[in-house]
Order: sequence, then structure tokens, then C-alpha cells
Amino acid sequence: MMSEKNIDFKDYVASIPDFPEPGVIFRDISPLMANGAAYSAATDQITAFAKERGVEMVCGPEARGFIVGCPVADRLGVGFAPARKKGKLPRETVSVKFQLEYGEAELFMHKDAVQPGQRVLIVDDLLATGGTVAATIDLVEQLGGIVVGTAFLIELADLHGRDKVKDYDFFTLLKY
Ligand SMILES: O=P(O)(O)OC[C@H]1O[C@H](OP(=O)(O)OP(=O)(O)O)[C@H](O)[C@@H]1O
Ligand SMILES: Nc1ncnc2[nH]cnc12
Repeated sequence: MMSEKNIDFKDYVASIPDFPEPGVIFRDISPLMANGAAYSAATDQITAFAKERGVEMVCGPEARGFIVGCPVADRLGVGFAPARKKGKLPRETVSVKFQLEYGEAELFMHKDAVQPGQRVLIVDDLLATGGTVAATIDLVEQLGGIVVGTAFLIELADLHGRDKVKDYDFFTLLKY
């Protein structure tokens, strides 16, 4: 198997112009997920960031945040708290509305998804405007969780999402 230092992760991101609307370059991580060595090496890197911060719970927003966050939680031996879109969670929730790069959205978490005082790492595939991560931080903090970091595979630097997470430790595998 290829060792991590030989993997150029950008080889596993497909860039699609004008999707889902004109002017947006969509950065598609599905080739990375399709390659066992690349997926595992990317997971290793986020896991190393998490281990330095005493993470007790991983939280990720639907849907791509699950793909990136769940294997990290499994590596750490901790739980995963999903932040979900409207109409998905069957029990009592907290919620937050926010703006996306292309549209409006609302995210929800079950009230018992995170315990007060728990050290939470927020993971997603991509940081664009930062609306999604800011909303997820808001939900975790509404529940009394302590956000000890945010981690992404991709940061779209031109959209300045990093400004929204400047108070938190930050990791990104790739920058565009
Ligand atoms: O920084 P932002 O501007 O908020 O954008 C980033 C978010 O947008 C994408 O998710 P999307 O809402 O498209 O949902 P999906 O994961 O279900 O495809 C991506 O996976 C991030 O969660
Ligand atoms: N440009 C982009 N590519 C992939 N996912 C995104 N989510 C928000 N902006 C995106």
C-alpha cells in the first residue's frame, strides 16, 4: 500500500465547474473516498489532530461530514454526533438557521447528542463560507459541549470561512 507521504491528496479531488450553479467550482471528494489508501491516510491526519486535543466526541454535519467524521470517531474510539437537515431527527432537537454558498439551510441536533462539558471535534469535508461549521458549533455549544477544534479535508480560501472559526483550533488537509 502507498505510504501517506507519497499521496498527493489533490489527485483525489475532482473539480467540476458550474455545479450546482454557474460560477461555483464544485470540489468533489468521492474519488478520495473511493481509494482505500487515500481515505485512510486522510482519516489518519484528522485523527492525529484530534488526539492532541483530547477529543471525546466527533460531530459532523449531514451528509459529507458523516463520511469524513465517522471513521475519525471510530479511530479515536469515541462517539459521533450527527447534525442533520430538517425533518430527519425523531426526538427533541436544538436547531439553527444559516446561509450557504448556494442557498439557505437549517441544521438540527438531538438534545442528548452531546453531553455538557464534553470535548467535541467538528469535522466536515469542506469549508466554504463557514456557514455550516458556524451553525454546527452553535448547536454543540447550545448543548453545553466544548468545541476543541474544527477539521476539514478542503478549505476554499477565497470564501474566508476561516474567519468564522478563528476562535477555534483548525485543521485542513487541502487548500484551494
Ligand atoms: O462553508 P459552507 O459555505 O457552509 O459550505 C460547506 C458545506 O457545504 C457542503 O454541504 P452541503 O450543504 O452541500 O450538504 P451535503 O454534505 O449533504 O452535500 C459541504 O459538505 C459543507 O458541509
Ligand atoms: N465549492 C464547493 N464544492 C463542494 N462542496 C461545497 N460546499 C459548498 N461549496 C462547495
